[in-house]
Amino acid sequence: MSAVHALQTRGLGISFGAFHAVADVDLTLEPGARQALIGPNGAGKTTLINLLTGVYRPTAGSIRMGDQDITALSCDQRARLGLARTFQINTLFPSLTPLLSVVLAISEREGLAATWWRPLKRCTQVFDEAHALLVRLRLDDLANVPVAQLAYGKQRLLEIALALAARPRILLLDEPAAGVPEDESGELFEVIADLPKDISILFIEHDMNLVFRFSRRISVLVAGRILTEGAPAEIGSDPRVREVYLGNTHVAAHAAIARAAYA
Ligand SMILES: Nc1ncnc2c1ncn2[C@@H]1O[C@H](COP(=O)(O)OP(=O)(O)OP(=O)(O)O)[C@@H](O)[C@H]1O
Repeated sequence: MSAVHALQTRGLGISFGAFHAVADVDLTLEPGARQALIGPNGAGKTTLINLLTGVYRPTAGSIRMGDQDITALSCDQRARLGLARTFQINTLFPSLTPLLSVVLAISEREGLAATWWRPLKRCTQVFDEAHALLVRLRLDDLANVPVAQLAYGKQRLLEIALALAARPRILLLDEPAAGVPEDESGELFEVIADLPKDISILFIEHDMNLVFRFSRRISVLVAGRILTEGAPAEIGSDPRVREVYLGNTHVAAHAAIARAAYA
């Protein structure tokens, strides 16, 4: 029997008029993956995430989650199956605290959000779960600080906490470190890499230092198509990747680091 992948696309594509934004993509995410999706600006990375989450309907190909074909499912249906995402831009409520933000997200998952009356025990469970999530995301010290007062890196972590409140099996992160100062982005990715191994993660990231430090596999998208996929050391030393992406020295330097890390 063949192994069940967490997520798999076959021949996936979308065209806007005559423009093929994503074409013929075979992408596989294994259970527990820490996989980066890289590529030059406009390569189609966000469009691919939008196809995976159901924001866009493909004009070609299919998507499977585990052994289920999800190509025709809506965003909500995919979310209920355990597919969660974060966005490039901040989507938080600035006046809420992290604790209340996560409590609301958990309540939403449990269908409690519209209920004005709840047993005290159920409330306590929701607060306990929210607190545990904040601990995992290293936000527990800031649980009661309004979101607007948090450093931007912490806000991005909170967005991941909100995605995790849905208890996803697959987490798609669209540039989680976008706009985060360099001294905070390392911690952000440490937390991401340490998330439970039963969550498969695909992340878009432009910072090659973060990509080569924190991914176990890299998919390179160029002009809407997968150019190549592989372990960081393979990708860093692939001349085609060097040619189309970033320039020789930059990628080669990270390849050397990756080779050292995985030797
Ligand atoms: N709804 C749409 N209609 C028309 N063109 C679109 C649409 N969505 C995306 N595109 C085009 O598809 C191409 C890929 O865009 P996308 O945002 O997916 O690239 P990206 O790799 O995520 O880029 P970046 O790294 O800059 O975020 C771009 O040329 C974009 O203009």
